[in-house]
Amino acid sequence: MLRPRLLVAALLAAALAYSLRGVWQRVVRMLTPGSVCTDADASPVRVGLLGAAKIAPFGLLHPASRLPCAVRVVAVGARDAARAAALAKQWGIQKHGTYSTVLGLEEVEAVYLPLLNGLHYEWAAAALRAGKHVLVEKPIASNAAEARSLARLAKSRSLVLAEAYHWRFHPIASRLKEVMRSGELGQPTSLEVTAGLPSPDALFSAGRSALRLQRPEGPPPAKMDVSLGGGNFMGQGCYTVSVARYLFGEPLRLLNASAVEDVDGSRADLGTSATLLFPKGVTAVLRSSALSIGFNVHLTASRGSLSLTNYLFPHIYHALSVHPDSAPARTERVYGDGAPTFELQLAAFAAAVRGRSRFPITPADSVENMRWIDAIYDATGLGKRPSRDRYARQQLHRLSGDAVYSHLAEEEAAGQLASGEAALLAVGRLLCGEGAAAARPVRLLAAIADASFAEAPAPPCPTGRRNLLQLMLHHGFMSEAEMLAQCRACVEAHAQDAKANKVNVSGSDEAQLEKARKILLEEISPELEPLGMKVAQKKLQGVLYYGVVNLRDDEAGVGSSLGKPQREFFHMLVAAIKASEGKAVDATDAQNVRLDLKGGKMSMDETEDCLEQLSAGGWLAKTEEGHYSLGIRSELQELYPIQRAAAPAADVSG
Ligand SMILES: NC(=O)C1=CN([C@@H]2O[C@H](COP(=O)(O)OP(=O)(O)OC[C@H]3O[C@@H](n4cnc5c(N)ncnc54)[C@H](OP(=O)(O)O)[C@@H]3O)[C@@H](O)[C@H]2O)C=CC1
Ligand SMILES: O=C1OC[C@@H](O)[C@H](O)[C@H]1O
Repeated sequence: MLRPRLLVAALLAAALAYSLRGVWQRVVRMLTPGSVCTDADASPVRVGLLGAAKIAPFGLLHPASRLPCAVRVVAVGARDAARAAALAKQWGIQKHGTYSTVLGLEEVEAVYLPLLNGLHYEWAAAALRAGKHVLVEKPIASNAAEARSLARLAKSRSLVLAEAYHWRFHPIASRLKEVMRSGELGQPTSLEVTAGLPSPDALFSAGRSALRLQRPEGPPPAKMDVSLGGGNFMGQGCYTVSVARYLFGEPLRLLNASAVEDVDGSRADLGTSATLLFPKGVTAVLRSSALSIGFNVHLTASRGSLSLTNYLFPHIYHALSVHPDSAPARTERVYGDGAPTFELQLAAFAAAVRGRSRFPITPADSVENMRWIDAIYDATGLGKRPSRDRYARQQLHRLSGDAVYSHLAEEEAAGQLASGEAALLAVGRLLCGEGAAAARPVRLLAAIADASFAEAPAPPCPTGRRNLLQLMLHHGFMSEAEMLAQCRACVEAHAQDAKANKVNVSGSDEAQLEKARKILLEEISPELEPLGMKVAQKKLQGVLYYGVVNLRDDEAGVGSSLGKPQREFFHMLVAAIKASEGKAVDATDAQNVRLDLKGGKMSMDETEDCLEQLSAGGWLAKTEEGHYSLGIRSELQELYPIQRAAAPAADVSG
């Protein structure tokens, strides 16, 4: 009885092993390093890795080891320097440190950027500004505005900006298009593209929702954190847009879109579907789900149909099934020499960096892809992924930098330098014009920055004090290495002006840094004092950072003049004002805030006094109708912690 069963099992196992041997061989090939480069004329692109990401071995490290004449990984940076060191040791990478360390290395020509989606913009921009070519994981940024800004930056510096839609590089992708265009299936009528691979977060969410469990307290998992560019359509759905656009070009419009939200109000989707309309009436249904399996394409045409199974990792396995109405169905497979998509992509990137060929996914293409992702998110009601607040604020700082300098120049010329609030109001007027707007410079600026920061050009090169300050405001905190890289890149770009520049690149790195440091601390910082600002230095994990911060410790200021319940009242009132629609609360609502105090009681009269005191001190502003909004000092209070937050908290010295 047992023997026939064993025999069947053995036969089945053998058949399975036989049918999977190709898969096995290709996986082994993907993970086996190539030999060393023996071509004496080869000039491998020296790549730095930004982030010890899970995808990094597949996206860069294994492929680079297969392409020793085209690519050499020379440095790795991670938030945690020890992690970078461990990865460097494991892969025999010479240099390691933070992201900024990598960007500051002259030998690094290009970076591979596999950080979380919401960090792509920041670090791709920093890399481009440091003069590095960039291969950035998909999707290129959090939204189209950021993508556009990166595209412009890359163009202005003649650098390669490549978005890693690796599936496009496999021969089955071009074969798919070729069959569609050959006419054998007639005119395409509709397309369906899916993207799905369960993630632990998604499985957890599904289980939690099925069992009606609450999500644990604390921030959402990173890939579901909208402020980090999270959501399933960002991670997986972006592929479906790229497939549809690859096959049909630009959509005419979005017909519909819907999403399943993870946690109510989270704006992160577990799955999304959308329909795009293309020319000639072709519709494309795109579906992404963190709970389904499969990256597949199904095309229906007037005289047949086709399906491609596993367009995303076709080097492992795939099947292109073609069903013409007038001929027998067939299945095609194109493995070439077994090269994985990632390897083909890296080779294409290296060729583009060396100027041998154009990377097929152009920055303009990336912007368009992102535009449709934005549109789909907007149509689902979840909204496109926001830019991280910090960057909008940085732009705000850049604009402020201009205004600060104009103000100082004007006042200086008139021989009367205003200081404190008066100076700030003057800056506000410069930025926002006369009238009520000028009394709310910070809020107005935030609105301006939110709307247009990605459109604004990068700050000019640090060829003088003013531009060095702008650069500082734009970047938030900058490490010394970043500062040096910026100075070097800019002065190289303006070599003819180098002699005239106050910040130039002559001399050793240390001498250049010393010069920039001196200008910042001895010239710029004192000039900012009338405005209540200064240039501060922060040392974090051995790296020295520079940034512009508030000179006055306003938090302590309000603390010393108010008692404990008054302080709590003030903070609660600020929160109520910020949460209100018109950013103002009426006198009754302001009084009612005292009823929720936890750390002490305040009578109505005490509350009235406190409101008076806060208004007189510039912490609150009282409108003619008797409503309370944020006063200038509170507005500033809103602004400056952001500068401090640009780098993790640490002691401020200098
Ligand atoms: N081409 C493909 O097939 C795939 C592409 N991807 C893409 O690659 C990118 C990375 O994905 P994956 O490797 O899965 O991501 P990881 O979860 O490994 O995170 C990537 C990096 O982001 C940083 N990071 C992680 N969490 C945080 C956080 N909470 N705050 C700040 N930084 C954080 C870490 O950098 P550090 O190491 O410095 O700490 C980490 O190494 C994404 O853009 C994704 O879309 C992902 C999977 C497959
Ligand atoms: O790029 C990707 O490809 C594979 C997916 O599982 C992953 O979530 C995604 O980021």
